Order: sequence, then structure tokens, then C-alpha cells
Amino acid sequence: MKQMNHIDDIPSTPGKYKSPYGYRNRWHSNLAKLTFWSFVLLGLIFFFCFRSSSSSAASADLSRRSLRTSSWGGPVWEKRVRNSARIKSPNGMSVLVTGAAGFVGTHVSAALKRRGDGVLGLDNFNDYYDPTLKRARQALLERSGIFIVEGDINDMVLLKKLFDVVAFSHVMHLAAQAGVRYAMQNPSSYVHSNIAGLVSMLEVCKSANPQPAIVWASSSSVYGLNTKVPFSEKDRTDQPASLYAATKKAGEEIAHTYNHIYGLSLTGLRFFTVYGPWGRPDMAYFFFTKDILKGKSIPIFEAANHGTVARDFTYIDDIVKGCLAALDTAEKSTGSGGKKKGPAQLRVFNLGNTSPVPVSDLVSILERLLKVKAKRSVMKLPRNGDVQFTHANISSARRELGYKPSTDLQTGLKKFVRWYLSYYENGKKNDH
Ligand SMILES: O=C(O)[C@H]1O[C@H](OP(=O)(O)OP(=O)(O)OC[C@H]2O[C@@H](n3ccc(=O)[nH]c3=O)[C@H](O)[C@@H]2O)[C@H](O)[C@@H](O)[C@H]1O
Repeated sequence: MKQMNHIDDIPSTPGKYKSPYGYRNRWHSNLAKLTFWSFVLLGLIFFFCFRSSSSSAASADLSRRSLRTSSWGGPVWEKRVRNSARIKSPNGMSVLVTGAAGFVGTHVSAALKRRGDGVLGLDNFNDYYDPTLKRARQALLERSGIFIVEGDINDMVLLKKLFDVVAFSHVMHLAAQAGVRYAMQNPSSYVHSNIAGLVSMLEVCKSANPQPAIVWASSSSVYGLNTKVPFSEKDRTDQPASLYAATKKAGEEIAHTYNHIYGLSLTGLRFFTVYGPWGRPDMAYFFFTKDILKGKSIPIFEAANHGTVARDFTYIDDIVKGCLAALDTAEKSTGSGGKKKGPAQLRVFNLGNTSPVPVSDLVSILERLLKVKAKRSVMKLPRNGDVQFTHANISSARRELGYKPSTDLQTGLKKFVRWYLSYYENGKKNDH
């Protein structure tokens, strides 16, 4: 009975249990609770440690993959690097060209090599557009003795190694995430390449001994919503219309900082819609050609009230001349051991053609060259970063670089179409 009573005495609400043994029983119950919660806590600690270590491994893996650096190093690799960067002409320079498998990078590298400069390429061969085109450009450069190291500009260990092996006098920094409209799809790739990548490059350059002079690709897009034409370097550039433009503008400010603090010689080139053979398949003139030939309709943008959309299309050979002149006139950086020793050169130039052409005229030229009528689908300029027109004032580049563009759109597109047909049609490559 007593037992029954005892069992009956256990209340449904434990806190209300009045133990006849008072303190001792409460102590036992507290100990049990403490042990239970300690196990729970330990379990949670283990769970979170495991989770965070596996997620940090995942993010490290992600960052490793995003660096896209293939294996490098060793005596054979170093010999290839040195040979490629070896200067062959008396007053030549040794140039590290980033983005060497890109459109402008390939042409600039080939032109430097032709005149006897030492050239080493660096490229991550990402798949923003068909990598087989980049590989074909690489093969082209290899035939003229240019080695392209496969790696990302964010890989500072690799960059430092390149400067350990070769004392580059110049860096032609063309590696970037290009394209105005793609910035809405993949914003972080613009931050990764155009901001973080630029900073990694400048960090390594500032510590290099000797510091190289740097020429790098900015963009006409920095003029953004500026309406004063033609665009002059003195015009405002604080109204970018796309994230791409904003990252290029940020690059110009970053260049100012590294020039100011470390004495790096820096020249930014604002390219205006560069086109030509071996071009970029994401650009309008390129995919218009492909789609006209396939009989597909092409979207031609127009501004409000049927306003004309126009670009100051600039032919690649003119751009290459501008790039080489910028390298040739670049003064030495003034710092050493990461410290500034005196004021250094800081420049920015427009490299355009000074004659904007409406996009509809570009299509008419392509129709004549391809002998195929385009299926035009005129549509409103989408609000995804495009500006209505660009027009370069090039008097500064003319004065200081001797820059004189000489190829009109008709002539340049003729050369592009000839290349396009031989590359894709005769070569039967259609994966682009
Ligand atoms: O100067 C620059 O700094 C930039 O130049 C280039 O940008 P953009 O001038 O925008 O070239 P691109 O896309 O070929 O469009 C050409 C024209 O076709 C129009 N366009 C475009 C696409 C379309 O479907 N229809 C159309 O009418 C479009 O509205 C535009 O009027 C580089 O890509 C960029 O990386 C950057 O370097």
C-alpha cells in the first residue's frame, strides 16, 4: 500500500514533487539533468565543428576551382617561362600579358613577339565563351614561341613565382570579365576578375623588384549615362550603367591608389567596342554574323522614340597599335621593396575610332559581306546595362601615343567575315 502511495505520490508535473528526502534527491535529479544537457551540448559542438570543417573544405574547394590554376612549377616549366619572356630585340621589353588567350590579348601578344619583345601569357581559359576558340588562339601564339601559363590572376602564389622567374619590365593586364549584359547574370565574376583580380595583380607588381610598368584595359562603358559627346577623358565617369562599367571604374580608382602609395606606373586604356578576326563570340557583330548565316532573326536594339543606338566600333589592329604605344611611352615605376620612391606616371586614354555607327548600319554591312538578308527584329533597348551610344574623343591618345585609327567599319568587318568563314565554315567548327 505504501508503495502504491509512493507511486501515486509522483506528480505528473515533476517540479511539484515534494520528496520526503528533500535536498539529496533534488541533487541527484539535478546531476542527471546536468549530465543529459552536457551530452546534448557536446553533441551540438561536434555537429557544428564537423559541419563548419566540411563547409570550409567546400568553400576552399570552390575557391581552388575558381582559381583554375593547373599544375605549374619545376625546371622544365621555368625554362618554358624564361624562353617565352626572352627579349630578342636590342631595346625590347619583357611583358607579362594577362588574358593572353583572349581576343585583344592574343593580338597584342603576337604583335609584341613580332617586333622582338619577350612575351609570357597568363590565362585561366574560363568558359564565359567557347574555350575551344581560346585554345585555338593559344595554338596560334605557341607557333610564334609564346607560352601561356594556365592560371588565374587571383592566384598570387603563381603570380609571385612568375616574377621570381622573370623580371618583367611591363605588364599588359587584359584579363577581365568582359560583357556589359552578362553582369546581370553573374555579378560575382566581375568582382572576382575586375576588382579582386586587379588588386592581386597590383599587389604582386608593387612588391616585385624591379616594379613593372602596367598598362591595363579599362572600358568606354565608364562614361555610362554621360551625354556630352564626344567622350573626353575629362568627362564625368561617376554614372555607370552596368556592374561591368562600375568594376572598370573601380579599377581606375584602384590604379590611382597603387600609383599614389607604391609608385606604380599605370596606364588605363578605355577601349571602345573592339572587333575583328579572332573576336569574342558574345559580341553583337560576332553573333549577328553567326545568326544571319543560320537564317535566325537578330535582335536590333533601338532607344525610346525610335532613337538610334550607335557604337564607336574600333578595329583590333588600331587597338593593338594603341596598346603598344602605351607600353612604349610608359615610364618606369618608381617604387622598390614595396615602397614609393617618387611620383610615378598615371594615365588614362580613350582608344576609339571617333566615328560612331548605328547598329542597324552594322547589320547592313554584314548583309552585304555575307550576301544574306538578315531577319531583323527591332526591339527596345533593354534596361540591362546598355547605353544608347558611345563616341570617343581621342585627341589625348593622338597627342601622347601617336594613336591614329585607320580602319573604318566596312573594311574591318570585311576582314572579320573573311576570318569567320575560314575558321568556322572551312574548318567546320560550329560549337560557338
Ligand atoms: O566599349 C566597351 O567598353 C565595351 O564594348 C563592348 O560592349 P558593347 O558596346 O555593348 O558591345 P556589343 O555587346 O557587341 O554591342 C554592340 C551594339 O549592339 C547592340 N546590340 C547588342 C546585342 C543585341 O542583341 N542587339 C543589339 O542591338 C548593343 O546595344 C550595342 O549598341 C564589349 O562587349 C564590352 O566588353 C566592353 O568592352
